[in-house]
Amino acid sequence: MKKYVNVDIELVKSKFRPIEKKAHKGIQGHALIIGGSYGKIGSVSLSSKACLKSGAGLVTAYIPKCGYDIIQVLNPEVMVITDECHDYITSVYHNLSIQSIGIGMGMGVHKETQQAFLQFLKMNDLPMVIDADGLNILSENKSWLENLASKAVLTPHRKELERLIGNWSTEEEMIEKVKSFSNDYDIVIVVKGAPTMIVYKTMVYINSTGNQALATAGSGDVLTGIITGLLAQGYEEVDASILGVYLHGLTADLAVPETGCNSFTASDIIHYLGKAFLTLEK
Ligand SMILES: NC(=O)C1=CN([C@@H]2O[C@H](COP(=O)(O)OP(=O)(O)OC[C@H]3O[C@@H](n4cnc5c(N)ncnc54)[C@H](O)[C@@H]3O)[C@@H](O)[C@H]2O)[C@@H](O)CC1
Ligand SMILES: Nc1ncnc2c1ncn2[C@@H]1O[C@H](COP(=O)(O)OP(=O)(O)O)[C@@H](O)[C@H]1O
Ligand SMILES: [Mg+2]
Repeated sequence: MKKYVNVDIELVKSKFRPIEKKAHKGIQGHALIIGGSYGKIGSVSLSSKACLKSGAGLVTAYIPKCGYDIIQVLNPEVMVITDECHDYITSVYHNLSIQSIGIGMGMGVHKETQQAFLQFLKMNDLPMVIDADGLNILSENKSWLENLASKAVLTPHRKELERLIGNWSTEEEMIEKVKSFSNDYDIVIVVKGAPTMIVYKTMVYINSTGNQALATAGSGDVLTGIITGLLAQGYEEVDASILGVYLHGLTADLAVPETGCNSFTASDIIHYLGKAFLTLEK
């Protein structure tokens, strides 16, 4: 058996399902994006927009009150529920019928947010992506990992990964540690970087798209939105991660001849998503 699987166009095409002619927004899935805090509402704006632009039928953002006007104005297609608290999240109760959740972007690690996150983990076993401060809270409270839903997708960059699993001396050692981590908790790990890899138990998928233009604020927040949007449409967790990481990277490959690396922003990832999806339909 090959050691690592290369995530190329053929693999991604084999997993991609074009939207059906008779689809409606109810079939395309409802995703919930939870995150944000005072000064970091942009992360949720990027994530929820990317989620919609990946094909989710409906997207709701759960944010602290300070972000209400911001999200409504920036993303009129996104619905909004606000926490009791103005500046940060203190609970994540809702009565929506949803198919997937993305949580953690810009959320902060306030004590009350940490408790809300723990309650959230105990009450949810839907397909979900955990990013940024969701990962940082888990790193501070490792016993909470036991509460993760089966096949939850964790999307750490290298620093967040180190906080979760400790450091490593070689790339091989890191991959072995991530495989054990995935196996111990039955979770999917998207190790972000150049290249990004997707690890589930013994399987390691190495992405083939993307470039240094992606080294820009909010780039990971957009990736979480994309994967959450694919999960809402019923893609299985590993497939959603493979597809999401590939398309995210492809936006930068398609954009750079036009934008250059320096001027590429996370909003450009969202802008080029349509062109990236089109390459799968050829
Ligand atoms: N507009 C917004 O509202 C934004 C909000 N953001 C939020 O801000 C919070 C903090 O996120 P950060 O990621 O900056 O904070 P972290 O403290 O988790 O990570 C930053 C550190 O990690 C290092 N790092 C990042 N990627 C690395 C890699 N591939 N290899 C090695 N080291 C790496 C950086 O050099 C830096 O030292 C998160 O909640 C995030 O979602 C950011 O996404 C930026 C945009
Ligand atoms: N040099 C690079 N080459 C390819 N991809 C990169 C590079 N730098 C960053 N990325 C990608 O950009 C994203 C950065 O995510 P993250 O660090 O979480 O950003 P943020 O928290 O600001 O949203 C990841 O998907 C990562 O793989
Ligand atoms: Mg991030």
